[in-house]
Amino acid sequence: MTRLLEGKLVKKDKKRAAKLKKAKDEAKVEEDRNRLATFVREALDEVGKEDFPETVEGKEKFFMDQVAMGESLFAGGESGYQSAAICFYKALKVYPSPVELIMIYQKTIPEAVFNLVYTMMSLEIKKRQEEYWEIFPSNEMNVKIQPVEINDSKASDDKEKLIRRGVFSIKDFKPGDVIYEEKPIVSALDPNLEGGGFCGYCLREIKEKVIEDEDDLFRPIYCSEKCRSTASAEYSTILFKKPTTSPLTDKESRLVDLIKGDNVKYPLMIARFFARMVYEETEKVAQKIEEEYTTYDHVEKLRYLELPVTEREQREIEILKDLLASKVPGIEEFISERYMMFKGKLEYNSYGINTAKEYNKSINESKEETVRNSSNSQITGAGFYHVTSFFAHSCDPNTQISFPSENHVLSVIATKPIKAGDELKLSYIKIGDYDTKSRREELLKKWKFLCLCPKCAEDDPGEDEDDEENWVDEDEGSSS
Ligand SMILES: C[S@@+](CC[C@H](N)C(=O)[O-])C[C@H]1O[C@@H](n2cnc3c(N)ncnc32)[C@H](O)[C@@H]1O
Repeated sequence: MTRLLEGKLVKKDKKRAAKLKKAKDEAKVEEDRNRLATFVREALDEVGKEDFPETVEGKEKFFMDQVAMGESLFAGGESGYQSAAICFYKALKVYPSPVELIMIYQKTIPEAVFNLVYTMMSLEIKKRQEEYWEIFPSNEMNVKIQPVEINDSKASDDKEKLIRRGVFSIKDFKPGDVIYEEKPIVSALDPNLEGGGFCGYCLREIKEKVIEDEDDLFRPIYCSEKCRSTASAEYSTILFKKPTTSPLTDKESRLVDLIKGDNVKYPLMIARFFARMVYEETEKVAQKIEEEYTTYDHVEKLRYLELPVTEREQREIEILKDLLASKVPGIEEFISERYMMFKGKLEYNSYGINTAKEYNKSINESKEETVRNSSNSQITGAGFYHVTSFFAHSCDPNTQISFPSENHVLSVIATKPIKAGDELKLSYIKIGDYDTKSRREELLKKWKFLCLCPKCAEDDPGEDEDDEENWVDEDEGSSS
């Protein structure tokens, strides 16, 4: 009996000791984690204050010095690992292709030092992503973009909760007020309208004087000299201008044939989008623009539906690669890797635009709803917008989009009283007298989500908001 009792006590002691050890180990892990976080934060602050060389020679020398110093520091043993990591991190800041250098580091420096450099780099990227939402959208847009938790009862813990981003007003508005106006990142006419009655840049209907661009193989027409020169700078010189030095017309014509032959505007929008990014980068260098974020940073943050790569897309990718590789060295890989992502984002987040005067007149007279869909038969073209891309849908929306200047400039108009802090929503589909089931079916078919706006929730409570297929959320890091 006593032996049994002793045995039980020993077992209890052992359990207690194991528990104590586990708690100590966990505290040590936590302490190490905190120490690492403090080191990384302080190191990033220190590096952030430093002025880095700007000339090529200066950068080369700085790079060599930092790498040499890092190597001698880690060679001295563990006590030099943190200082070594800072040197390698600084070297990374001036190296032209940091991702390549990280791969070299992984093979050449001690694992513990590499992990420190890697953590610093990851934290900096995260910080940069968060800071983006402080400066975008700019104050005059009257809105903020904020995360909204999707009410998903299937998610078992907090980490699995889905986040979408929504647009929130920062001011009060009354019905009829214009909340903001914005120009698209890119827009395109329906290809069968190109060169016939509508401006190739701003999509305005042209009734009188037309400006042609003989050098552009796509043969667009423009409503003004300004539209012609902007289109030329932003994308058409890169994509379609007849080159004076080498006759590359074959490559350009293949893209024109693809777009006009199949009457599809998305390859053109994507081509313009790639060209626009090249233009932005070139401008940044030429004008010494300090702007930290580019359109690419912005688009990265949008969610999209992953599309299957069919023969059509393969053809689009090949044609675009073939054309742009001759003009922008090194762009081929970028196009191969990102084309489907851009296609998914552009198709999913664009808006249909109708600039035909007759159409706008009838809309104003009948007060017909404007919808988000960019592929119905009544549109002149489509546009992809910075802020408006983030709007969520509601079957009882508080805003509406319109194109009051009868061109691609989009206005967001309040249709209900709005208070600062309210989420702004518009309708992706025509609501009319359709019942909840039909509205949900249409949204599910076209947009792949089950609507849980208050109007739907009221009619049919108890549904999960998340019923989406193939979603890719960039910030969750699960994209291509
Ligand atoms: C065109 S995207 C809009 C951009 C998106 N809010 C983001 O975070 O990038 C549409 C997606 O927003 C979410 N969404 C918008 N309106 C919704 C609604 N009424 N009910 C549920 N989800 C909605 C869904 O995830 C949908 O697939």
